[in-house]
Amino acid sequence: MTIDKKTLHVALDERSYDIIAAPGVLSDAGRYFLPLLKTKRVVIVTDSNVGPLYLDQLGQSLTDSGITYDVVTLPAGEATKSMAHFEQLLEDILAMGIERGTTLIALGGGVIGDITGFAASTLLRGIDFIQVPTTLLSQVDSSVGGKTGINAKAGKNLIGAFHQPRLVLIDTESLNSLPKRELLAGYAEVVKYGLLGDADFFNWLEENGQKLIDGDQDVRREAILRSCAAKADVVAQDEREGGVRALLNLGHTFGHALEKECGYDGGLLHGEAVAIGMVMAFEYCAAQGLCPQEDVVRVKEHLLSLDMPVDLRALPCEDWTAELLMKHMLKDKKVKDGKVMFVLVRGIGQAYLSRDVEDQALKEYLDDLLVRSKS
Ligand SMILES: NC(=O)c1ccc[n+]([C@@H]2O[C@H](COP(=O)([O-])OP(=O)(O)OC[C@H]3O[C@@H](n4cnc5c(N)ncnc54)[C@H](O)[C@@H]3O)[C@@H](O)[C@H]2O)c1
Ligand SMILES: O=C(O)C(=O)C[C@@H](O)[C@H](O)[C@H](O)COP(=O)(O)O
Ligand SMILES: [Zn+2]
Repeated sequence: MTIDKKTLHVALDERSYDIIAAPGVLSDAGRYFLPLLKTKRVVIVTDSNVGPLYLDQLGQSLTDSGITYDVVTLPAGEATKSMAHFEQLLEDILAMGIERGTTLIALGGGVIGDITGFAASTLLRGIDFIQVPTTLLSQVDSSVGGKTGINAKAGKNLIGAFHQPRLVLIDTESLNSLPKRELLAGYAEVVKYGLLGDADFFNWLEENGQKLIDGDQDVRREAILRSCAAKADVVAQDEREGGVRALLNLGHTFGHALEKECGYDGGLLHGEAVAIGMVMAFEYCAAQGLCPQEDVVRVKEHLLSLDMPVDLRALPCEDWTAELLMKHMLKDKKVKDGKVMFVLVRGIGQAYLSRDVEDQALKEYLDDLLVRSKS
């Protein structure tokens, strides 16, 4: 399947919005924003890496459309998704004298999108925001779907709100300045769509993944549009994760536990944790006879061919144990009556949800993994 249009739609009744993905659209941002704004005043939230690269371009296009703006710049990195930074962000934006008609613009990766969206959900009891994602991860995943939030001491994304953006504007050219490690981390979420429900997409990625990483603009755009289309479809069916949306968590129950264990200081990126977590989900399922071993091999070989982490040898923290990871998993938002909701697989493209993972079976798998990781 080739997607050649540049606009997708997320169908959510009065909360519906477009996703526009094309090279160079940042220079036209003002024109895209204007019909959506309640007042011609916005606040741009960005980070210390992205601001110097893209603020001038975005600012110029807003000015050309008669839109005035203020800017808040946060430190780059996952540690910014914290209560302290969130509080400061709210205070800084309020000090600018916003109104209910003011729109926040999230210019950056998933960290900026998540914290800005959460700020928009709470300021003056809720104002609009627009996503301008600049990492591969944020262009294929975090900018779409309205999950916003920050991390807590107890774990990843435990404080937040569902708050949909008014528009997702993706300039595919912004990936040209993204460091390779960040590109690969984002690629994990691309692979996720293939693994959870679209085996053809995974086949396509096996052929085209290297080209995407090497900078092929057509391949990048197609991967972004196919990923966004997959996510938009799931979100339209289940905005608040009552059911099918939880499939987008493939690899995340393990991944978030690893992130919590390693800390949010950049040692282990979210996408890296997801890559390892997806391999763990496949390995666990194969160990239980639920999924063919050949599929585990294919997944690992594809990730390894691109130099992505696939096992816990890559972890920047060494003191993890099965018990610790299982304790972190119990903090997941989908836990019910003490049972963790897992995304399991019958094979590539065939994910399903289950609370029937026995503690003993999981512990045996993790203990075995620990031994393999230290050997
Ligand atoms: N809300 C959701 O649905 C959802 C989905 C997936 C992930 N997430 C969250 O997203 C976060 C990860 O997002 P991320 O991977 O984008 O990380 P990030 O926002 O930290 O960005 C990664 C790094 O790249 C830099 N950067 C961003 N764009 C750049 C560009 N164009 N050129 C050069 N440098 C650039 C940033 O400054 C940062 O240092 C995690 O907190 C994760 O939990 C949320
Ligand atoms: O949009 C979703 O739904 C996802 O699960 C996308 C994930 O890639 C993302 O990391 C999300 O933030 C995880 O959500 P959480 O509810 O498990 O915190
Ligand atoms: Zn994710």
